Amino acid sequence: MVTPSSSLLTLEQALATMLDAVAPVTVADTENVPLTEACGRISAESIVSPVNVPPFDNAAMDGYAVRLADLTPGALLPVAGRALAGVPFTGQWPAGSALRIMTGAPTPAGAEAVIMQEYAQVDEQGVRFSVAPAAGEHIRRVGDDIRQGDEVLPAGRLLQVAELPLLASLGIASVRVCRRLRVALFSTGDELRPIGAPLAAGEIHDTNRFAIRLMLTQLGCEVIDLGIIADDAAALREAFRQADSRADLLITSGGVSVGEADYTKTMLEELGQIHFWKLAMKPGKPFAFGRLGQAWFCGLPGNPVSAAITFYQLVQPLIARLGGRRDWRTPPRLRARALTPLGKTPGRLDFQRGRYRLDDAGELTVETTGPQGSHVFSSFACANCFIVLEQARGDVAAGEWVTIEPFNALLQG
Ligand SMILES: Nc1nc2c(c(=O)[nH]1)N[C@H]1C(S)=C(S)[C@@H](COP(=O)(O)OP(=O)(O)OC[C@H]3O[C@@H](n4cnc5c(N)ncnc54)[C@H](O)[C@@H]3O)O[C@H]1N2
Ligand code: MOO
Repeated sequence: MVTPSSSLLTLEQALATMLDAVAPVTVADTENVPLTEACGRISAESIVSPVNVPPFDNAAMDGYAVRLADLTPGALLPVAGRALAGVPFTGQWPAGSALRIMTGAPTPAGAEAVIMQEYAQVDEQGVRFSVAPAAGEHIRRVGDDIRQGDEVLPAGRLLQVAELPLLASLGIASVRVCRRLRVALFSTGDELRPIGAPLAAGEIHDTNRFAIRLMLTQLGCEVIDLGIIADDAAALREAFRQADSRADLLITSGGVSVGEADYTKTMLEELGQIHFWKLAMKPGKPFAFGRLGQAWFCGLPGNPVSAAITFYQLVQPLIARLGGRRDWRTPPRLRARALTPLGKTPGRLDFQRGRYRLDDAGELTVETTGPQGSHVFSSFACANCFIVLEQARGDVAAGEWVTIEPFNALLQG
């Protein structure tokens, strides 16, 4: 029997429900950290520039500082001195003369333009120019880029390689950030063994907990790893209790579908207000979201690709919101021409794994990375994007246009 797609929740509906339910939990608890330790943290307050950038008028080119009135056609101007970056000109600058100046050097009072040395002819008497500069040409004015008192970064911004050097250039050495989000995780399933442990018949390695842990670390979370919990009521209850008392969010994988040996679902129903959804996405149909006592809860499907993709599409934005980010943006989507046929059953939104590239003719193309089962991690590992195939769409022939979503820093970084 085919499940009618109308009974499934769309990804957008699920995400909107989750984001509406939660508020940031880290913003009231902030700390001041040195810039060198701030990468990946989230700004807790608006950051205002204590200085002007540039801090003084300075030359944008190597050449000569001039006053415009001195530039009569053919004029020969003696060179009255020179200014270097870090070594300003401090002498007298008589009318009717030019000053040698290098890029970054403070322009002396009265300078109205800098003429590039490529347009200067120099001899022992002085310098002649072959161009007539406009007022202000090649002078970078004080505060051109940033004025003292301007907001340079708002609260709620992820601080990374673009943001932190900006703060450093303003002489700022530390920054107030939100505390890290505390995220607990565990796996359930009697077949699971830790990474590297020998396997008996029917056993597999617990790859989901490892993958989730990696992604949480990438997202700057404090990870509370509770390990593999046996399908046993007492052990599960204790794991939920621990997570609820120590974490803002608990993530588990497995046991959210319809299996018989899963205590997880029963226990969750007893402990919190949890929604067990069937999502109209593939992979990633079974997904649970809700609240335990005080911690939020996300239950990912057990299949490894399903767990990774539901984490990416649903948990990643949830963590951004809980963690105080106001700059989170849904990864952008693009249109690309499929080079290979893609199998697709109508009914769910597919996140197939592919590789996109700009071909020699300047057209964006994408090809599948191979089998797309929700246990097939190998086709994920060599992908650089999702091929997002609409819910109602069927098979895609080679040459058709499709939507792609390039992986963001969580998978690429
Ligand atoms: N009769 C039905 N069966 C299934 C349905 C369904 O609708 N009706 N849905 C299928 C889909 S889709 C998925 S996805 C899975 C998800 O089920 P669970 O979340 O309950 O996960 P489990 O049954 O515990 O495990 C599924 C699969 O994943 C492996 N697994 C589990 N945890 C891990 C881990 N930490 N690391 C690596 N692999 C893990 C587990 O061994 C199973 O192979 O259900 C389908 N079934
Ligand atoms: O959601 Mo399941 O993820 O289709 O394998």
